[in-house]
Amino acid sequence: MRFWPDKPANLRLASLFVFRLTLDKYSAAVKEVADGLLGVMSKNLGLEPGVIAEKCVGGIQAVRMNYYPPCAEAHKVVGFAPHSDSDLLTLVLQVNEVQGLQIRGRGDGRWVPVKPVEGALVVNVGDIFEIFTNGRYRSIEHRAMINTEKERLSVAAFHSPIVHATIGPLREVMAHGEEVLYKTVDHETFMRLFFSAKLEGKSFLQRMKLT
Ligand SMILES: O=C(O)CCC(=O)C(=O)O
Ligand SMILES: [Fe+2]
Repeated sequence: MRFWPDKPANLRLASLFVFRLTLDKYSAAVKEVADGLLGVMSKNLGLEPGVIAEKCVGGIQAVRMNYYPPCAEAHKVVGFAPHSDSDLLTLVLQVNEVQGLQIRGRGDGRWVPVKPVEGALVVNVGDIFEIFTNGRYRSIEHRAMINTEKERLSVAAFHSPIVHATIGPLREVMAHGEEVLYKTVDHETFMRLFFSAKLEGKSFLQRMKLT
């Protein structure tokens, strides 16, 4: 069979094929970075490097591509409402280096812009990381704002444990007699609860707290 790349339908097919290959390559590369970071963070908690990363072997990886069109009245709109990601670790690429991502400062709760740096990924700690570590690492509340003149693009890669994992403070992390701060549920229940909750800051995680 001959392939005519100049035919519109074939061109579309070829583009889809290239897109798929590129996305597969990107996902694999970014997963490697996430696993490496999970190893370093485990060590930082005094654990064996594989303790958290091994829960992601065969785990869930999802990629979201965000497109924010420009808006003349940008101050009246929010691109992405304040939230924390529900996963372990999110790696965000601010594709066209247009400023928009903001994180909520811990002290005064003010919004702090995250300047795009060419070729750099932003790493967001997610809710499952906070739960796993019984609050030693806190998930970060963030939002995305709109630019008045320029469109903005970001690619967020989410990394979660396997679907059969249990979501709760890890035994390996807890000190003897330490107070357990979060509920323990199976991953499926956790996801069902998350997707049925409103995207509203860290309110979902609040409901996972025991006290
Ligand atoms: O657009 C951004 O920089 C952030 C996107 C984001 O927070 C998300 O997709 O969960
Ligand atoms: Fe997010």
